[in-house]
Amino acid sequence: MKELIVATKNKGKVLEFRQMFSKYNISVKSLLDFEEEMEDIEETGTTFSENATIKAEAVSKQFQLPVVADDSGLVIDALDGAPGVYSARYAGEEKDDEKNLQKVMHELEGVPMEKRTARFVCAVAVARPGEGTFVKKGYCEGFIAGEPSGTNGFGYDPIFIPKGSQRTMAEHSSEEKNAISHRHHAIQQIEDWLKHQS
Ligand SMILES: O=P(O)(O)OP(=O)(O)OP(=O)(O)OC[C@H]1O[C@@H](n2cnc3c(O)ncnc32)[C@H](O)[C@@H]1O
Ligand SMILES: [Mg+2]
Repeated sequence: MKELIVATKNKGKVLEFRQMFSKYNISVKSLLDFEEEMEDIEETGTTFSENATIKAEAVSKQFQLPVVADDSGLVIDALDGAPGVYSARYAGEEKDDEKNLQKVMHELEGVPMEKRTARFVCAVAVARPGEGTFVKKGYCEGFIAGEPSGTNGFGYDPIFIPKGSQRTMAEHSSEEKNAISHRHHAIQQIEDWLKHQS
């Protein structure tokens, strides 16, 4: 079993990377395993790809190892793309999932279903010492629900209904989410590299 570092402090992401990398025989170490040694990495980019690159390269440089990072978020058409790259801090610096999704509910009050189109976006960056960085993006199209529902997943999952479904992402099992998510679609595109790691 090969071990890979995923440069994230988000427990929900760590779990999904563990679930999705297991089929490549790759075990995941995250920044939660190195909490004391890790400074917070400032996400100063203006795109998901830039922020994923910043996180992957910072940690790869520190450990001199290949590192995967994920920058992701929710893009809502009726809000001109917000919360977008600011998804984690939409309702404030404390990065509170519940406050973030309540703010979306508030902003979309009175907006009819057909205008509540949205997508989850995930950029996955792979930084390799001496060999440069590459980034791949994945998407999951859907709608913002009228009210939150479900307890699975994390973040905005209770208010996101994937296209073609009647349930929110938080009402999908982890297996179901991992078959359709933005993160799944991004990871699929780095599959060749993952296969060479294990
Ligand atoms: O930067 P790291 O340490 O990876 O952790 P983070 O939580 O700050 O992650 P991001 O900067 O990429 O911000 C992502 C935001 O989008 C939300 N998000 C990302 N993927 C999601 C998913 O699969 N389901 C629900 N919400 C998601 C997540 O809750 C955050 O608010
Ligand atoms: Mg972040």
